This record gives sequence, structure tokens and C-alpha cells, in this order.
Amino acid sequence: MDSPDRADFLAGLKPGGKYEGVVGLYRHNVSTDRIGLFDKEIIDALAAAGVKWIAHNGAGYDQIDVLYCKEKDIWVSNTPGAVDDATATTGFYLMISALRCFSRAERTLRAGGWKSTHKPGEAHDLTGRTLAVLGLGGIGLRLAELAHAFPMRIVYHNRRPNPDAPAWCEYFGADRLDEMLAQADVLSVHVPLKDSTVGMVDETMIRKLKRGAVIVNTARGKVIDEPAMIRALEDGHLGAVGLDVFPDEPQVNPRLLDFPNATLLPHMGTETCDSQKKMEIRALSNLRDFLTKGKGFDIIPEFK
Ligand SMILES: O=CC(=O)O
Repeated sequence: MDSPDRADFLAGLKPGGKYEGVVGLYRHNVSTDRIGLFDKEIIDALAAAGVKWIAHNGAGYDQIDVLYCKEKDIWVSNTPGAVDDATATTGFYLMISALRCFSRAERTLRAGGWKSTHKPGEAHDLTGRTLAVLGLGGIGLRLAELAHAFPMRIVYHNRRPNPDAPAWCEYFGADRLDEMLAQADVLSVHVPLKDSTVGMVDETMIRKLKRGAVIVNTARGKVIDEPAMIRALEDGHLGAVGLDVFPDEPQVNPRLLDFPNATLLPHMGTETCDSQKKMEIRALSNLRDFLTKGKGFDIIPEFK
């Protein structure tokens, strides 16, 4: 955290450098601004310095080449669970705003107007509508619980059924994915970003949603084919979107800013003091357990 740039970080890992003797490290996504991604160059330097554990503070660890870490015998932990409430409520806010057209209404009010841009025919209650969760892990499940209270109908798609899913969450496997999409009023994206999920929500998937459906994304921007999503907003196939994440953060495609039916947030998913505290404690506990017991408990699935 005290390295101003990548060169300083790499120099610090060399023999006699300021990080000599480090065996485990705590990592936060904000370090990317100065040090860059944890790619092969960084991982080679960490391995040469003798680092054995990266305690990543975050649920998503797509900024770390974890398969290369595995090759180099550097373990990686993340902070599952700690982010669930804050990220699920972010998704919930985006879903309500999208369905009720609240973002457009607020922009009109701030511009000195009142209800001139509001079209009641385009605004919908949540009650009775179907929420499709793409990737029912901790965050998706928390969102499902919140939405179920309205009540919304909850359906989900995972590669395999989640054993923690309550009976009121209907599972749709790969063979029934199209069926699920056709029923969804809202598709909320919760899959991690990996090679296999880049562009997963593509033109074909978007077009299988019913006309007027809403997409919410609190996972990672690259999971959605952004040009395909924009085309669907342009021709009205999508009724609205609620986005907390973008493919090239902190850049936001200016085209998205033009849509009155897009609620946009600057990656606020875990931006609460409660969540940040839980995440820090969880990441540091993993590091402590590695140092005292040889292993942290939140080892990422790739290592299991
Ligand atoms: O985006 C936030 C996280 O991955 O924890």
C-alpha cells in the first residue's frame, strides 16, 4: 500500500528491497491505480520474493491472475459473505429505480421540473414480478431473500443447483436457461468475471428476455456485452437497466448517460462502513490464519 507505483513495488520485492522477507500480503483493488493488475510480472516477483499468500480484500478477484498464482504456489483468499448485504441492497436499489423510473424522475426534479417526464405506463411495482438471478451465490441469494419479501417470484440459473437455495427459488439449469429468460421481468447478474463469463450476457441472451425487461448488474461490467445491451435499450427491447459496474471502470460509455431509463452508480456495491469493516476483518483474518496455522479459510474455489 505504500508503493507509489509498479516500479517501486517491484523494486521493493527484490533482495534488499523494502518488502524483503514478506510471506503474505493484504491486497485491495484500489492498489491497481498505482501498481496495476496482479499479472504474471507481479506474480513472478512475488514468488521470487517468497510470498505464499495473497489475502485479497474483495469478493471478486478478477484483477489477480489466480491460475498463474496457483502455478507459482501462491495461495489466494477473498472475502465472501462480507459483501453480501451491501451488494445485494445496491442491486435492490437499482432494480427498484429501474422498475419505477426513479432515476429519470430525480433528474427531472434536479433540473427544476416535476413529473413532466414521468410516464406511469412505463413504471411497475415489484410485487408479483419475476426476478431471475444469474449466479445464485451469497450476493444473489441475499437479493433473492429481499425480493421474495415483496413478494417477487424468484428463479435462478447456476451451473449446478445451489444447496442453500430455499424452496421458493426455482432452479433452471443450462437446458432450461431460455425458458427462465423468457419469464424474467428482471435479470440480475451475479456471476464472477472469468474467461468463461466474459460477454456471457450477450445479444442472444438479451433477446430471449421479454420486451421491456430490466437488466441489473452489480457483478462486473465485462460479463455483459455492452454494445448488445445498448442496442436493446435503443430499440426498446430492454425497458431499463440498473448498472453499478462497467467494462472499463472508471470510464463509463457516454452513450449510457443518454438513456433516461438507465440508473447508473460508480461501483458502490460494497461502499458502506459496515461492509468495508467486515471485508477488512475477513481479509486480515485469512492472513493471520495463514501466518499462525498455515492456511486461511476463504481459499478461492480455483484452489480447492
Ligand atoms: O466489487 C467488489 C468486490 O468484488 O468485492
